[in-house]
Amino acid sequence: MSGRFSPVSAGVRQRQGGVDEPRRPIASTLPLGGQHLAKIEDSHERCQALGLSRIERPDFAPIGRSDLGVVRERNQRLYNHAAPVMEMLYEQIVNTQSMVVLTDATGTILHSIGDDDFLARATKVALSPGVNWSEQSKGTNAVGTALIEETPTLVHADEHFLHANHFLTCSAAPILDPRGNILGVLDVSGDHHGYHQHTMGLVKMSARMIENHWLTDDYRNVMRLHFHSRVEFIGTLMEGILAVSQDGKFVGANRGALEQLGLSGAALRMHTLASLLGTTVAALVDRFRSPLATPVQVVMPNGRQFHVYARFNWPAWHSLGDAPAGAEAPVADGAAGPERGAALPVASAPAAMAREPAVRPQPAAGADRGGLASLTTGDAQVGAVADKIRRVLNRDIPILVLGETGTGKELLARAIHQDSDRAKQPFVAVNCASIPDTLIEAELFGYEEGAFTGARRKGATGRIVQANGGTLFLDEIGDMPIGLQAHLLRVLQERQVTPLGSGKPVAVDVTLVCATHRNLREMIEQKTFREDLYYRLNGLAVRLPPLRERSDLMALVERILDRECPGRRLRLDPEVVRLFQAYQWPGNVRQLFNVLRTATVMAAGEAVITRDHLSDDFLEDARHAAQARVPAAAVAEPPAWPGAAVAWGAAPQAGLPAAEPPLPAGMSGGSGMAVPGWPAAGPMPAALPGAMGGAFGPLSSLPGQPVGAGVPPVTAAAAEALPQSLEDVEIQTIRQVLDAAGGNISVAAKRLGISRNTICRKLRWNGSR
Ligand SMILES: Nc1ncnc2c1ncn2[C@@H]1O[C@H](COP(=O)(O)OP(=O)(O)OP(=O)(O)O)[C@@H](O)[C@H]1O
Repeated sequence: MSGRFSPVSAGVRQRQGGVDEPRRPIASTLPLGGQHLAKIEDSHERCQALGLSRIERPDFAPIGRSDLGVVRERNQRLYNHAAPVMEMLYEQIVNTQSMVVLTDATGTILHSIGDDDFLARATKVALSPGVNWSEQSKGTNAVGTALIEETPTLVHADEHFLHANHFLTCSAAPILDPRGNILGVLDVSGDHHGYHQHTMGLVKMSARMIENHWLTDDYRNVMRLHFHSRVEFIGTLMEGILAVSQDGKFVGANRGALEQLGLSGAALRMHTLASLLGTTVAALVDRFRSPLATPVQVVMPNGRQFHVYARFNWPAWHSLGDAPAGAEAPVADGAAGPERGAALPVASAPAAMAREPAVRPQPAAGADRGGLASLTTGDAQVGAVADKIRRVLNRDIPILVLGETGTGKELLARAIHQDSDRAKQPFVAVNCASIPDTLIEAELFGYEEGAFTGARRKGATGRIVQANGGTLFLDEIGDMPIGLQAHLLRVLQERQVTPLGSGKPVAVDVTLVCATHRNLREMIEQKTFREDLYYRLNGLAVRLPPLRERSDLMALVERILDRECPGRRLRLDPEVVRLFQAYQWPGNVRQLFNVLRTATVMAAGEAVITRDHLSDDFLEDARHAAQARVPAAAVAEPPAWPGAAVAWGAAPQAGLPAAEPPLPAGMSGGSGMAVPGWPAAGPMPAALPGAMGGAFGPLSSLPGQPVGAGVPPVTAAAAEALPQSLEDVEIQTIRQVLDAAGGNISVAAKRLGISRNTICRKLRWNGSR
């Protein structure tokens, strides 16, 4: 036990029964169990092994604003789900000298809200956006240790490895996606004198809430089973949610599901609906196609009973049902239990559930099945990408997808899998950028029991083996640490994986799809990406165009609205159409998706989305973009839209507000940094679009039916009226070069012959432009 934490934190260790009166560590005054102490001990050992100093002030400097912008953009979806929950959580702890913190999967703080006086103290130890709180960087702390242990973690007072952090008490819970990947960490940190045992419970519930939102969002096109052993718990935070594919396999689950079923994610994947719950997709479709259906009781082979309510997209799934419309079919087709035969309803479904599934217009053939057809909405470049891919499908040719962030690279990878012969096998996505360098090797290749301290001690199957027989999607492959690239190459060439700490290779058969927003050729020149790996990954390289280059903006809008609000037939106000067409969409389809999602919520009960339904943040960004746009020559004369609703020149510039109130420059958390698309201090909207503004891209034409019928784009006269100062031109140039460099500031700086700092300064990332 020497050098271990228990029973007192190292650094405050004292002599028992000696001359000195033992100084009781603050943390030991709390009734924390043995498991807790073991976790802290393990963490302290890791910190000692890393050679961290308890007393020296660590590096509290945040990453640069532009890098923070990139990190935040990458985690925009996490933020969108987490922000409202953070607000709610904060309401529970307000005036308790605490703050709520959200980090990404590497422990970098994305966002924080808290009591002003505590924020000032927290800023001293840099609990503010852009600062990394991984264990390697800040020693034992709730965020960093939760990331390693992958479990909710409390670190109280002198349990923190660094003396500088002893004034804190922190409760953190990792946020997992439905496949068990860590998305980030939610944390409440406060003065240790204000410790309250309920805080951890609140944090855990809040993390669960974020996970459930995420799961529902991820699996809106598959069947979701909401279940609990007590029917009144369906629709609450305690419910289990299982995502089921059309062939009855489990493709995702929330924590509540795994806990109730007593299964790990891997064990769940071995089951089917029939083997676990004794029912079939067809029976559930028949049962729950009626909006008035009530939960049904099912029995597991081990005798446990659950109440289940199924939600699915009716038009896409109706063909899977067995019974003719209107017929009431039995839910189970083979299991013993009360559901067999009839008399199944137990209680009424929660009201929100009873409203679903809504009937909506039948989508175009194949469009809603998620395959390549679902991605082609009229743009020639996207169409060409899909055609190329179809030619190499099932030919064991690795596909490299290039494109800016948010252009739909992962969606394309999923579509490739869906259209391939491997569609019924696993699709495993690994985001190389979101896993800490130190963990990526274990994550990819797996490890044997006892291979190293930390993480799951029992060993774990690597993601490559999990993808066996199916498709492995390596997202952000350009972020793969160079040291690991040779290992990956070897695995791909030899088609076998040897888990860490094991001598036994495992044969694997995977189809590989990789994606990156980086310029891999430049990385090869800079010796940060291996050329041999590049050629191994690049059987076919395709580039997804940024949204500003696409000609199908309105068709995409229509597709998204249709998906988000089935049957609602929402239209865009002409002013909004103009604004959308004039905007450059730096966050691409992801940003469009987020803007529309916010707007549909804001426009609840209305048929037309107007400017008032768009967030101030987006309008502000659009206004900046309009001010920085390209010269009038680039603005085309309008095409003749059928049934034009707005006369040329009748609307304000590009449909933009004359003067939106500027965003406050300071970030919450007192960091003084602001990244457009992320909030400054103050209440948050439910969802925010991302990223910075920019010059207009080419104006799009409108194939097919427009959502907002007949609206012309910006007039040349309106464009000429805008100021074009030297500074504007300079900033446009920087933005264009930065775009061309895939957002990589170092590469852009090299091309422009200026420093990275100059780029950041000129772009004034703090939202003043
Ligand atoms: N064709 C599309 N139709 C509807 N929504 C889309 C489309 N393409 C992308 N999206 C939306 O944009 C979001 C981002 O897509 P995706 O994650 O595939 O992009 P990405 O290029 O992989 O992003 P990153 O580079 O940040 O990983 C998706 O969640 C989806 O909501």
